[in-house]
Amino acid sequence: MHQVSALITGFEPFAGGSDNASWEAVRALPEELTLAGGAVRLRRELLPVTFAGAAARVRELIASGRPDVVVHVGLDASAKAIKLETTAYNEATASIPDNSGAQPDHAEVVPAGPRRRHSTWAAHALAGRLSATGLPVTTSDDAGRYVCNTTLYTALDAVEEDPTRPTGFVHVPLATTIGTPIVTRTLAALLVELADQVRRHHAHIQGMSRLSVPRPSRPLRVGLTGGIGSGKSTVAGMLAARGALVVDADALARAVVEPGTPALEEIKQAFGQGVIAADGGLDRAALAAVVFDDDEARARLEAMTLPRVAAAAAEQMEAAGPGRVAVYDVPLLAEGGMADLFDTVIVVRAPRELRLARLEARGLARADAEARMSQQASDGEREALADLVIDNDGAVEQLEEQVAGVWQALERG
Ligand SMILES: CC(C)(COP(=O)(O)OP(=O)(O)OC[C@H]1O[C@@H](n2cnc3c(N)ncnc32)[C@H](O)[C@@H]1O)[C@@H](O)C(=O)NCCC(=O)NCCS
Ligand SMILES: Nc1ncnc2c1ncn2[C@@H]1O[C@H](COP(=O)(O)OP(=O)(O)OP(=O)(O)O)[C@@H](O)[C@H]1O
Repeated sequence: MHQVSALITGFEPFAGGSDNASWEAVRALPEELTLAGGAVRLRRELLPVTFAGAAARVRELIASGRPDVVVHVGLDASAKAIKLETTAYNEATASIPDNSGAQPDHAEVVPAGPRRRHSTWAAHALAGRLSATGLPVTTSDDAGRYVCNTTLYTALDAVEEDPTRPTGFVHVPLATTIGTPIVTRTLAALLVELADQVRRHHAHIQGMSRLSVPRPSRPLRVGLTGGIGSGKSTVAGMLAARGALVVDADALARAVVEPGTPALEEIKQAFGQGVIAADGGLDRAALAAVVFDDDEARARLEAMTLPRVAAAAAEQMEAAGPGRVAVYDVPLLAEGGMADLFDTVIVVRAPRELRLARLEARGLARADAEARMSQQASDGEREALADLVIDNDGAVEQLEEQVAGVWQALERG
C-alpha cells in the first residue's frame, strides 16, 4: 500500500496579532494520522506572512518533500465557516504591508503565469462530505490577493507537472468564531479524505481495484458513469432495487436551477431571457440548443451548475450511513476528474449505434444526441478509469445478471 505524505502549513501572526488561528490549528495536528489499514505522515510547517518568504518556502517544501497532498491554511478574520478555496489569482496586492514591510500593488505572483489557477482538489465534493458529518465547511472562489493567495498560486504552480496531487488552501475564521479544536478536527478529516484519494489513485494506476483500499466506517461510495444513452440510469435503478441509495446528478442538475435559485438567476444573466420559459422556469430545450453547440457557452453553464451539484451529491451520499452502498449516477465523472473520489468506479458501455437508437426511442433526436456525445469523454477515456465495466449491448435480462454480479462485489468490498 502506498505510504502517503502530506504537507500542511499555517501562518505566523501578522497585523499586530499575538497568534494566528491557522497555525494554532495546524500545530495541534499529530505527526501521523491513522487511515483504515495505514497512515498519512504529516509535515507541519509555519510560513512567514511575507509575499516573498512564503512563496520561496512553499517551493522549497514541495520540491524537497514531494508530498502527495498539499494543504495550506490561513486566517480570514471575517470568515464565518472553514472555507476550501477553489481558485488562486496571479496577482499580489496588499492593503497593509506584509511582515517584511512589502506592500505590492497589482504585482504578478509568477511572471507571465496564467491569470488564475484552480486548486487540484475537489473542493465542492469535499465540502459536501465534511458538512455531512456536521463540520462547518464551505467553499470559496476568492482567496483574496494577500499572502494567502500568493501561497496557493505558488503551490499550484509548483505541482503543475503532477495535477493528481491534491493541492489547496483552507481559510479558517478567528478562534473566537470557530474554536481551534474544531478547526483541527476538520483539517484532520480533510487530510484523511485526500490521503485516501491518493491511495485509491495509486491502487488504480498499479492495476488494482480502488475497492482494495481499506475504508473507514462510512457508506461505500460508488461512482456510476457512462456516455449518454449507455444505460447507467437503468443500472442505477437495478442497484437501488438491491438496497443502494442512488443520487442522480441529472436530477440534482435540475433541482439547482429550479425557479428562485441563484443558479437560475445566473443563467438568466448569462444567456438572456431566451432560455427562460413562459412560467419563469428554465427552457431546457432552448438552453440545450445553445450549449451543446458551443464549448465556451457549455463551460459557462457548467460553472454555474456543477459545483452546486457536486456539493449536494456528496452530502446526500453520506446520508446513506455506514454499511450502505451509495451510488452516484453521474454522466460527467471522467470529464470532471472525479474517479478517485469513489471507492469504486463502474462504467456502463454500449455501442454507439445502439445508444443512438435507444435515445431516439426515448424522444431525443439523433443529431441532438450526437452533439452531446461529441462533448463527452470517449468510451476509451471512461473505461480507462473503471474498476468494473458493465456491457449493456444485450437484453435487459443480461444487464440484470451483470448487475447481480456487481452487487455481490460491492457487498464483499
Ligand atoms: C443543457 C440542459 C438544460 C439540457 O437539459 P435536458 O433536459 O435536455 O438534458 P438533461 O439535463 O436531462 O441531460 C441528459 C443527458 O445529457 C448529457 N449532458 C447534460 N449536460 C451535459 C454537459 N454539460 N456535457 C455533456 N453532456 C451533458 C448527459 O448525458 C445527461 O445524462 C442540461 O443538460 C444542463 O443544465 N446541463 C448542464 C449541467 C450538466 O452538466 N449536467 C450533467 C451532469 S450533472
Ligand atoms: N438493455 C437494454 N435494452 C433495451 N433498452 C434499454 C436497455 N438499457 C437501457 N435501455 C433504454 O435505453 C434508454 C437509455 O437508458 P438510460 O436512461 O438508462 O441511459 P443513461 O445512460 O442513463 O442515459 P442519459 O445519459 O440520457 O441519462 C432508456 O430509455 C432505457 O430504458
